[in-house]
Amino acid sequence: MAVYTPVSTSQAGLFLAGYDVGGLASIQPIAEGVENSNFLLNLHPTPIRDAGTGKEAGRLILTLFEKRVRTDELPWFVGLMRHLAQAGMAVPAPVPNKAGQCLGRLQGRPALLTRFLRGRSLGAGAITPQACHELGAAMARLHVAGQSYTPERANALGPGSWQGLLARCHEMAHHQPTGSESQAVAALAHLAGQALPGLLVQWPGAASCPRGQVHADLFPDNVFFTEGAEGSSRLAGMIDFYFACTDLLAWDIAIALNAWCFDEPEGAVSVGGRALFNKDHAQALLAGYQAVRPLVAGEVAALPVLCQGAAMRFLLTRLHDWLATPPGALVTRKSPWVYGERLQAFQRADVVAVLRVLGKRS
Ligand SMILES: Nc1ncnc2c1ncn2[C@@H]1O[C@H](COP(=O)(O)OP(=O)(O)O)[C@@H](O)[C@H]1O
Ligand SMILES: N[C@@H](CCOP(=O)(O)O)C(=O)O
Repeated sequence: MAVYTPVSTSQAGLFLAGYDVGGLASIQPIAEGVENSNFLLNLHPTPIRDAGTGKEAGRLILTLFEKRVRTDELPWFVGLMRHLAQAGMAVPAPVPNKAGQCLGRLQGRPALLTRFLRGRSLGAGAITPQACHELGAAMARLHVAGQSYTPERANALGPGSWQGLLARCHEMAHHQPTGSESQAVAALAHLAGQALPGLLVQWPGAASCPRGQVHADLFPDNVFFTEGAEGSSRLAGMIDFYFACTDLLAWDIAIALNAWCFDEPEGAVSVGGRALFNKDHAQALLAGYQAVRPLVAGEVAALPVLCQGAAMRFLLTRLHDWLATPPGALVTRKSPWVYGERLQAFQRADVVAVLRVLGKRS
């Protein structure tokens, strides 16, 4: 699911009349995603041209922003996507209305039209080293292009937020009925609580790791691929910039090493397993990245701590959402335990050693 606010064909048609994009042929709600309401708009008869390919772009994405994204921060996100699109990156380019404004209102919500990106995200089991290499290179290009976008947005889910998130998890866990799930929740919260102080002490600063604009949620579901020659996957686009912020560039790498470089199925709910770090994926991801932007020594040294921190971030937000979302809700809850295991994996000496070696290789 993610359509929290319905939009009828006539409402969308009226909204589109304010844009120079042609008329509305049809509107389809998009089931994927969790944060906002998204719709695919099919246009006729004079579709706008795609900036990258020059081909007719007969489809647009309409996003209505729900509670999680702060309205006063929307111009920052829109500005970043515009900036990256103008730099030639395959990201959802915001479409301005006839008055030159990108942000409008529909159904009482802030609304944005963006260009449709072709391709599909890679499902579990379909991630290859070659896809990781492409991801690394595209991420580095994003970081380089982002350097000339100067407004800043703080990372609301960085280390400064973790203590508070964990406290809220403890508070909610306190009201859970006792049972095997509450034991698993307590074990995970304990693991996070043990790792947190050390992580905060070791956290690197901008003196050793360059800062800039980061996507901060480059998970496989936010990266589109098309099929290239001989069945290979070519990266076709990156979406969902609503966690983007200004932070250490290597934060994005650490998130991707968590999200793309383990062999467990992402949805698994497991406690006490041993996460299987995929060295080939990590090597390809880092090589792809460094082909565009080589890491500095401070980043290589900080990679294990940053990877533990990224695991902590997703452990905590998922645990928070797990406890806050009733089991019967329409949104599928994501497993926080997977990230407990990944946090432990990035604490292991063998994985730390591999990261140090891979980080140095350009
Ligand atoms: N620019 C785009 N081009 C093509 N599909 C898109 C685009 N933006 C969003 N989508 C579709 O909408 C879905 C949800 O988008 P996403 O930004 O991840 O939503 P949310 O912010 O709610 O998590 C994606 O999985 C994709 O199918
Ligand atoms: N990637 C995050 C959740 C954010 O969901 P998205 O649909 O907005 O990408 C996670 O996996 O926990």
